[in-house]
Amino acid sequence: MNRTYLSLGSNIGDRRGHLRDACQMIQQHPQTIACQKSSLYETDPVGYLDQDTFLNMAVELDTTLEAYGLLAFCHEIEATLKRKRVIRWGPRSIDVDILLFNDQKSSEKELILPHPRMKERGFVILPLYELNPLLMIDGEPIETLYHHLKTEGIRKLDQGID
Ligand SMILES: Nc1ncnc2c1ncn2[C@@H]1O[C@H](COP(=O)(O)OP(=O)(O)OP(=O)(O)O)[C@@H](O)[C@H]1O
Ligand SMILES: Nc1nc2c(c(=O)[nH]1)N=C(CO)CN2
Repeated sequence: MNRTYLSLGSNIGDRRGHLRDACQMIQQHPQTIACQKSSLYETDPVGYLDQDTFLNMAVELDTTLEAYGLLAFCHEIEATLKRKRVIRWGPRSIDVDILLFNDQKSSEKELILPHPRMKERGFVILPLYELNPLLMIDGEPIETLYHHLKTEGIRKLDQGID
């Protein structure tokens, strides 16, 4: 069994609905053993700024899928929810990234683990810290990252996706 953490984001159309649909696909996957969801966070765009604000969340997933099977499933979710790749870091109906997969490290272009940009992204670290404040990322406690993050432009919402 594998423990993995995913980051989900949406900034087009019914953002909450897209996240809800993605979570439903994850929960209903036959190889999902357990799944915990973070709160929703409304976040200013990072990287490419001329786009709407995102809703972001993280998911802790126990699965019997292996890493590349999980990556293919993330792509399947994106395809089902009609994500179009137009601008790098640009608007998307849904983005599903693998943050951590057990303690696995990978530098293959198709799957870099831990996710290469996760440590500096508040929209990733805040929901992840909420799920597991004891996580280690590349030998570094998430607690340290969390306390050094700039958190302006990130707002935790009272209402989750359910
Ligand atoms: N940890 C990972 N999780 C998801 N995709 C990854 C990962 N590492 C590498 N990739 C590869 O990155 C490619 C581009 O992913 P994607 O289009 O979602 O990037 P992005 O979300 O726009 O940007 P970012 O990677 O900065 O979040 C995917 O086709 C995938 O194979
Ligand atoms: N706030 C926010 N900004 C982003 C996001 C995201 O999910 N949330 N995803 C990106 C590419 O993965 C680029 N920028």
